Amino acid sequence: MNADDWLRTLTAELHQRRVAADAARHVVAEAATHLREGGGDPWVVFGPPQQYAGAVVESIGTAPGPRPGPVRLHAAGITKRYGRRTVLRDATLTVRAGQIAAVVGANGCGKSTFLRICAGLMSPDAGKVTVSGRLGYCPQSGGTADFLLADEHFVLVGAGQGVARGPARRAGRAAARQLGWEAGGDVQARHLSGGTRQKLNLTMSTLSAPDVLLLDEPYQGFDQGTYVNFWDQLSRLRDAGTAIVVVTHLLNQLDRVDIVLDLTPAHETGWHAPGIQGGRP
Ligand SMILES: Nc1ncnc2c1ncn2[C@@H]1O[C@H](COP(=O)(O)OP(=O)(O)OP(=O)(O)O)[C@@H](O)[C@H]1O
Repeated sequence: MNADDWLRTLTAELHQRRVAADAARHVVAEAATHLREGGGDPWVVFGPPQQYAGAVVESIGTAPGPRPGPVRLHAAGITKRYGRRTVLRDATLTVRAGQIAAVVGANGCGKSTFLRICAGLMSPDAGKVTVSGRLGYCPQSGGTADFLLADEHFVLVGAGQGVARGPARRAGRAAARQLGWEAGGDVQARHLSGGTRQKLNLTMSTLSAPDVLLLDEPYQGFDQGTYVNFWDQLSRLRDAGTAIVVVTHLLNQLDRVDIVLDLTPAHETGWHAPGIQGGRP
């Protein structure tokens, strides 16, 4: 990890620990100056960025986070069978405004199926999903139209919300920029890289300012910088009151979420999944 990566990770860690934005900027700028002037490996000078962020929190404290709001998504007792095989059994999840829930579990345990049911794209065999407010959904892949430009995707999403072409384009480009992508080019979606197509997918799912945002491993193909931007964007959306459900395999990010739903069947884990565990305090 070079100095830039170390500083980027420190920034993300401070944000995640809810250090006030001004104070975090100040801490990162100080560390950058120190490294620039004094040289040296940041891991030797400051230690791991996570540990340094922890020390910062101990000395200056954190900004009070917004309280979770009303329930936005309630999936109760979801059971789903494909033929004779039961993929989901009695899965339950409640997510409030201002919370991030991670859906985790082994390959094939039904994470995408659960999300599609939450999105209303598939019916469960038992159980019920209640969504309060506007819904955004980002599938694991697909979702873009090969022959359209990014701007044309934004205009289409805008049209569905009654937003005029110009504002829709501007909103799309601004959201894409948060992922480090300048989206206004004249490249059709089929010619975008896999990671960039996923940025387009993700951008479209957030464009309607959804109250509930469902993301099915949306970061596939993202480079490290975009990946950090992605989790920062989720934190911002959460702080703005969005209820977020994200399917993820990356357990190292679980301390960035409020709720964990593990869909691994109980006989494979030795404990009674699905369960909801508190992640972030
Ligand atoms: N339409 C379908 N018909 C029959 N079986 C299906 C269908 N869709 C998914 N499955 C099967 O159901 C199981 C759960 O699939 P799902 O994609 O929901 O799992 P997942 O946890 O998201 O997997 P991964 O971690 O690999 O993305 C898998 O064994 C899959 O093969």
